[in-house]
Amino acid sequence: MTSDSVCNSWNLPNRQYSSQCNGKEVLHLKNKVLSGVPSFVKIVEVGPRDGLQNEKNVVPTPVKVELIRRLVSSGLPVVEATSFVSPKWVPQLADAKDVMEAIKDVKGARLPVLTPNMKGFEAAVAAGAKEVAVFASASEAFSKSNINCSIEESLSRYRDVAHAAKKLSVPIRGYVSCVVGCPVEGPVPPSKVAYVAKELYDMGCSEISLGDTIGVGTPGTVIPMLEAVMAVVPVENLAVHFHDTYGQSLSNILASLQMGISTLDSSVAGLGGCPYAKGASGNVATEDVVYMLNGLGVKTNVDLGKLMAAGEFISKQLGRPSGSKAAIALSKIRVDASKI
Ligand SMILES: CC(C)(COP(=O)([O-])OP(=O)([O-])OC[C@H]1O[C@@H](n2cnc3c(N)ncnc32)[C@H](O)[C@@H]1OP(=O)([O-])[O-])[C@@H](O)C(=O)NCCC(=O)NCCSC(=O)C[C@@](C)(O)CC(=O)[O-]
Repeated sequence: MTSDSVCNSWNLPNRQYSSQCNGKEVLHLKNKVLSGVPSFVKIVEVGPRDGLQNEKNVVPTPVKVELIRRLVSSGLPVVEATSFVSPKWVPQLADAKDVMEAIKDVKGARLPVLTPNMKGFEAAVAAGAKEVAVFASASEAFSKSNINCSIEESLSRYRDVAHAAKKLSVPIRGYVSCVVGCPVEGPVPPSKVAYVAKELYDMGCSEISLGDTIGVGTPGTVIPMLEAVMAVVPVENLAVHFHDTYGQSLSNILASLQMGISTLDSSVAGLGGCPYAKGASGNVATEDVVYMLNGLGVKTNVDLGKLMAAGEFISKQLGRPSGSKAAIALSKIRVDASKI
């Protein structure tokens, strides 16, 4: 099979599907099933932060910087650059200040950073961060193991951060971790997720990212969770963040899109995992997300070829194959990704 025929038969569904499957009825059904799916999706690339934070061997700062540059040049609108957390807790990101210094001249994307408290916020702003994110949990046990405080204590800290951010007109994102399950507590009730999401929204977080930190969700659990959150936070202020431990991320993303979510977090080459969530695998791979969105005819402005090159770069540096199925498949059959 030539690369052209691969593109034509697999990746241009609007054109091929209708002619191969006898047109109108199929298109009608497709439009019905996909009616809620937005026409444009914003991808928040979390590879340089969530992706690398779990790496045992310290990734040299210039490699992190080169990764960020490549991701930005692929057209990704938001690239989470690093974390201003305690270096004792996450040694991999101890070079946050140096990373920020080295990407000062990067234009064309927003480059937010994680801040767990006022100390992190002040350091981030001093290092030139223009946007920050705070991260709470819907599970008490995970909150304790990840940030060493209760959910309420974390919300109180984040109110201070949100207040300071507002004063400086720094946009702030709020994460909720363990939105489906917790490594210690097990299933997490949707009402708990909705509570934390609303608290973050009310304190001024303009975007709330709902994280299935350990990747246990299926559409069967994700849909009720989203329903509960969407009752208290507008859907346009929500993002979803899936780890792919059980291979459910793309189905969860499709369900989320059908419910009107238009911001997706993902990580190039499927890098990732949380140091405080044992057994959790990487985030859904950005290449796989872009491949699916291209197939659905949803715009992202991301150049899949450049994105794949960024994924190849970091996988080579880490000395292991990419965690993106699309990237592996496309590189094997040498499809020109710019045509997809
Ligand atoms: C929150 C703390 C700091 C509490 O940690 P603590 O030990 O309770 O903090 P503390 O206030 O007692 O301070 C202890 C030491 O840390 C220092 N410190 C205190 N704050 C900072 C700071 N901001 N930057 C640099 N240093 C800091 C502080 O100065 C002190 O230094 P010492 O006096 O011992 O030399 C710690 O638990 C921490 O840094 N946790 C971060 C863990 C983390 O990054 N986890 C992964 C990210 S979250 C995630 O992965 C989920 C998400 C977002 O991706 C979504 C999903 O997947 O679901």
